[in-house]
Amino acid sequence: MDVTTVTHEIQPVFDSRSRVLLLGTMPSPASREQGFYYGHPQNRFWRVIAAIFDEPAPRTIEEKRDMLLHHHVALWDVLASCEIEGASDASIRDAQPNDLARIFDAADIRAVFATGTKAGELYRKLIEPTLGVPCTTLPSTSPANAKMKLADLVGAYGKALLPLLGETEKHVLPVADVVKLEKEIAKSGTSLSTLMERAGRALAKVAFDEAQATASQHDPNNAMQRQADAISHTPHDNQNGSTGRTSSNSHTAEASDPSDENQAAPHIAILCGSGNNGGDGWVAARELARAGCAVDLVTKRPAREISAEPAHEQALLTEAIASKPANTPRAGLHQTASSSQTAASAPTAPQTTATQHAKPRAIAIHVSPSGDELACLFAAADVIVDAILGTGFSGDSVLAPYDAWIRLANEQRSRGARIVAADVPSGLSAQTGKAAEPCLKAHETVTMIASKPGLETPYAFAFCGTVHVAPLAYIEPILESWKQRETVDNASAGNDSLIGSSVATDANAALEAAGAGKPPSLKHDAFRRAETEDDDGYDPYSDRPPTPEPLFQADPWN
Ligand SMILES: NC(=O)C1=CN([C@@H]2O[C@H](COP(=O)(O)OP(=O)(O)OC[C@H]3O[C@@H](n4cnc5c(N)ncnc54)[C@H](O)[C@@H]3O)[C@@H](O)[C@H]2O)[C@@H](O)CC1
Ligand SMILES: [K+]
Repeated sequence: MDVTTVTHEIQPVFDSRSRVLLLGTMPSPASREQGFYYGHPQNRFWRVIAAIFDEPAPRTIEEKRDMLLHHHVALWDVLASCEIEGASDASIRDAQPNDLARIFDAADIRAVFATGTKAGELYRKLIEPTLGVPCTTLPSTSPANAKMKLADLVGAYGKALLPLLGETEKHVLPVADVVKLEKEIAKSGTSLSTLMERAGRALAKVAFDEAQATASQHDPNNAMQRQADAISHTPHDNQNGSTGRTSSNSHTAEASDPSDENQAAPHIAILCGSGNNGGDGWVAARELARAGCAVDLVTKRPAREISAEPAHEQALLTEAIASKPANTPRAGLHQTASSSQTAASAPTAPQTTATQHAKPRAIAIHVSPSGDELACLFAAADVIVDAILGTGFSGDSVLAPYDAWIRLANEQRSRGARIVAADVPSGLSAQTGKAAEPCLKAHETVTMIASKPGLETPYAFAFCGTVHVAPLAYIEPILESWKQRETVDNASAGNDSLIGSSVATDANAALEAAGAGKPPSLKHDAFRRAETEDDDGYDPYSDRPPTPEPLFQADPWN
């Protein structure tokens, strides 16, 4: 192979919030062509990073960058230039290091990791003597290190990185601010439709994990274990192509073979409203079908009659790959055929009855099914996904037909079905936490962009179950700019009070709780006592010992 002189031309990923730095040697030809790190489809780097944060694998460069920044991981390479044969690290000659000072100057980097032996060696030789910061070598995610399994890589990276990164900042934002954020993200180039795709993928991942957990309770050797990789880690979206059951993706070496007849495919019923919450469900249907699930999608209206955008656009995409038309609820089949028989393969002919042994489609769409039909679908479902109503819901009661859908889903829950809600359980006000009649009771809620006040009330758990925040985009810089703008506005208006607190981050919530009367500084100073704070004479931060409290009150009669 020819020796080429390569100069590093991809910008490092970092900002002031970065806490660990990952370094490779030099982008491979595939990465250079793509213009971003670890671009070779067989390289497991992005799957490993997504798995340690329990998020769907990022697909675009923007998603990859956002995921790293959101979790405070900086990424670059040891070398600025070198001579190299193809992607062979062993052939590297005349290596010139990158100047890491620009990252260390900007961020409080707590540890440096090399993503392979050669990167570690080069770092120790070319960078450590001047920088003085040691580096730990992690196993390579490259296909050349095929002997290392994905699970072992995830274990090694998780053990190294997670203790240093800690929790990401949790934001609880009013619904109006989330809408404002969506618009700002869209203005900066990520369309609302793309955000919805990310929302649907995050929803699908949690639903799939739920189904997998349920199945493994029944059968620890279930083939679904292997299918998990398909939903978490498939790198390319195949919107216009076929569903996962018919397209085996060459990039998911460790994914299941969707044509394996012995696999017990999970059954997922997805309830979609006609607003954008429903749009998350339409996207999730594609993702779940691609991962080998048998999906029954329930909607009040066919895709063409949905007016909310981007839900309409996403529904049309899903409809284009779904089976047509679903005359008989698939669940009807499950009363006579075992789920493993029916769910393992993808059909081409329309299905009518169980006795014809027609194979099920990946996605069956049911428009306004009757109560009996819905009960039948639910009876076959391992997981029910609630994408009926989200932040756009209002009122004290849920109107038909959604009220009946919610009641039936809650009944099925009491028979053992698991329920995953998109953004907020249908019937719960995302803003106030008030539950309408009826209100869906989820085991898991995947809330988009940030948590909302209604999900944080003391009794919200009864409806939300475990809340997962799907970030969808890196929002920290936007929130920071809002805070700065508000500080400037307050200062110019001579307003001495706290920021209007549309952004309820932990830090300013703590300030609010302390009743601070000064304009907030962007950095919360834990040692500064608020002037208005009650003072009972003892300052816990002072060196003065407290006056001991009497063990008993003096007897007033004595
Ligand atoms: N706008 C976007 O780009 C994104 C939106 N997302 C999703 O979009 C949702 C918000 O979407 P929308 O603003 O369209 O609102 P929703 O889809 O939450 O609700 C609107 C729908 O609910 C119906 N509705 C309202 N009150 C009702 C009641 N009492 N009984 C029965 N039906 C009622 C309305 O008729 C309308 O069809 C979020 O919760 C989130 O799931 C996410 O996908 C992220 C991206
Ligand atoms: K919902």
